[in-house]
Amino acid sequence: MYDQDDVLCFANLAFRQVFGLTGDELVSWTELVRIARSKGAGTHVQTENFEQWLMSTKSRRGKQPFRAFETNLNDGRWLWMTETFDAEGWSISMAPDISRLQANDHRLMRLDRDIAIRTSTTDELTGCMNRRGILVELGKLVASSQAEAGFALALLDIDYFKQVNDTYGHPAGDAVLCHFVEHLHSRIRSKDLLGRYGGEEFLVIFPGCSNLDAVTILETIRQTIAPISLEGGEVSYNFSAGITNFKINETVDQMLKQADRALYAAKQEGRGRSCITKQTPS
Ligand SMILES: Nc1nc2c(ncn2[C@@H]2O[C@H](COP(=O)(O)OP(=O)(O)OP(=O)(O)O)[C@@H](O)[C@H]2O)c(=O)[nH]1
Repeated sequence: MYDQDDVLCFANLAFRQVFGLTGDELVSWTELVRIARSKGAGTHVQTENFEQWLMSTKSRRGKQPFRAFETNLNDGRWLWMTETFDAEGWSISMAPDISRLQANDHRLMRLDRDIAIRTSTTDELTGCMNRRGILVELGKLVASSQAEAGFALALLDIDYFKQVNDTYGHPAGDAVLCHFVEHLHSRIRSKDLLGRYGGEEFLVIFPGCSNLDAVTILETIRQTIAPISLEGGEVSYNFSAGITNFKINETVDQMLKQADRALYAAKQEGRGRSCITKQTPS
């Protein structure tokens, strides 16, 4: 069982052994995965960039009230893992050992399918959701009753990004994009959703937030972006944002247009700021 901050507050001995915990440590989910990895225990993770995989997986965690999937461990065993989250963010995971139940071929096929689904919604460079992934999430929210509780949508665009590419090269530009995503993930709440909309543009969905709440969160994010060290020097960067709020009967396209208009206003007004959409017809 994990609390609302995703810190383990109870785990039986079998669970602890699977993840390489030795005592009664009450670690966060992220620390748990790191500990397991360092001991060659826990879930088998196939990735060249473990930290990015971890950030990406963490950003998806808890977004659905219930999830069930087969997962293989580094020691060759298979678990049937379920995750149940309540509205406050507390969760319970159950993971019976199913190693002896079915042939491995089927499992591997299903694992391949899960990996393919995840890959199709993940941005390869930064590890956050890609355009398809974030638009699916936005569509779900617009269509669901949760939308009635309200949410804000922000379209973020890194300012003068072309200059970074032109001055330091395209790989440096890529590093800035990854740096920005890491920073955003470290500052948004676990229920917020982040995806790369294209190029140097990102969408953030803030469930339960007004436009002004979103402005406040984004200003904190802006003020805490550290400069990034690149070959050739330290680079500081900033972003502009256009913010809109869901209105009943509004479509995804209408919301995106409103956010885009507000972003345009933020750029026109000098960049490095957030603008809230004006209620113009879309
Ligand atoms: N390194 C890198 N650059 C990218 C990527 N995708 C888009 N770009 C670059 O992003 C730049 C966007 O430039 P512009 O649209 O002119 O925007 P800008 O320079 O940020 O200017 P403003 O948005 O007006 O502040 C272009 O140079 C693209 O080549 C990427 O994946 N990696």
